[in-house]
Amino acid sequence: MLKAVILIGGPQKGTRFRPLSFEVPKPLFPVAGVPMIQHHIEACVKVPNMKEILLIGFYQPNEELNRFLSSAQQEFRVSIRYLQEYAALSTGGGIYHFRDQILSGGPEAFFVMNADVCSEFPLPEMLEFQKEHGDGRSFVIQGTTANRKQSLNYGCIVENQDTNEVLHYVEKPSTFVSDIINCGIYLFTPEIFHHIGLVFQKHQRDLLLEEQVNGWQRAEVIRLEQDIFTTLAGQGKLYVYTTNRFWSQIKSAGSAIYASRLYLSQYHKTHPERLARNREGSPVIIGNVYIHPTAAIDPTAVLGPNVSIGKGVSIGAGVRVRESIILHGATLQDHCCVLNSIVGWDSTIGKWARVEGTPSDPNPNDPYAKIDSETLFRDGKLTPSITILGCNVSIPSEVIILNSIVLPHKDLNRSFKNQIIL
Ligand SMILES: Nc1nc2c(ncn2[C@@H]2O[C@H](COP(=O)(O)OP(=O)(O)O[C@H]3O[C@H](CO)[C@@H](O)[C@H](O)[C@@H]3O)[C@@H](O)[C@H]2O)c(=O)[nH]1
Repeated sequence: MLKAVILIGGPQKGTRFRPLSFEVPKPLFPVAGVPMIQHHIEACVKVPNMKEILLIGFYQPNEELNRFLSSAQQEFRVSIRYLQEYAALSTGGGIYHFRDQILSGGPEAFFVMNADVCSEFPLPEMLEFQKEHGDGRSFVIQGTTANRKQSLNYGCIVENQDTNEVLHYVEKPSTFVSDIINCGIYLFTPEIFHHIGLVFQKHQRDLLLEEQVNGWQRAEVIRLEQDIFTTLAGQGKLYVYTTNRFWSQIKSAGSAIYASRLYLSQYHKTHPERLARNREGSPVIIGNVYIHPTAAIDPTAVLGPNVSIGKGVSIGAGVRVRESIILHGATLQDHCCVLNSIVGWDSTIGKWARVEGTPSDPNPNDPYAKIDSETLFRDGKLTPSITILGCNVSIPSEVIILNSIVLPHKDLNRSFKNQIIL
């Protein structure tokens, strides 16, 4: 049997996702209409023999997470549990700490996935690849090709091109190493814990020499990338399965809109029922659009492409929405226009107002370009990016909000351009 682990991190993570991550843990932020990690779960439950999915992170369990877990359990009829780390133990420390839970029931292999990636999750292909490489029980990293410049933001993999063995692994190198990058999706056998255990023991020995206080905790912080993959490379145990199917990181809010676009187009194959269609008496739909069944939308509104409308959203006459995510409870009054933006929970946009951002999509002329999860400021100035309205923001009628980030609960009274409104 098989299991899967999703590394969901914790509240100190996801800083580039603010102010949206103030309201909901980033792994539950809706992408193409469903929580980010539901896409991982949907891919896992399609794998035959998948017995359990474990979310590992250091969030305090809260109502939102519990609600998600129980509704996912019911919907997918597989055990889905949250295991909370007592502190941030990093990508290898968390799975090591909970190794007994992962190994209970005797899985022959298990997937580990970063929560903040969007992917087609070619999990059956990874299982097949594992059988055909090494001794059939090797560890597999999903890789993809990036351009030279962007590869430096990821784990970089040098492979033996004949055998696909990982010969060399460098996490976020400062100079070019390889254009094959780590997608943050792995297939391990229980033997991985032997290798993590060796690092744990080494950390303990090092700490004894240093006579540090709180050593137990420090020894348990283990990074899969720097501590494990770097050492395993070249030992005939670690292989890379390179895919050219869609994949992207979800770090910034801008990348959530891009990820939504990728998943919405995948819905044609996986969930056609989630895509809105043009019907008489319904709004005009252009391209791929998700509309929650409880949203109330005037038939004269025009939506799409790449729009996701959340629960209980209300959209008035003549409204235009493109390349945006509208979160639950928001109200878009008549004739307002929302482009390249995320509109927060329960926010209101007044009549004839225009809320617009600048997309940060990957360069369409470069087949290997990834989205740049850029920092907020460059040369002391806010970089033009998508506009984000935090929750419960109110935008008056007839104003323009351009390339701005509005923190929650703000009541604006005029137009703003390229600003963070605190
Ligand atoms: N449980 C747990 N999860 C964690 C912790 N720290 C990070 N994570 C989770 O682990 C994943 C990786 O997060 P980061 O440590 O921020 O790494 P990164 O910059 O995203 O880079 C990683 O992913 C890239 C692909 O997206 C890889 O290219 C890179 O090599 C690396 O694995 C995220 O899903 C994050 O939530 C932790 O202490 N505990």
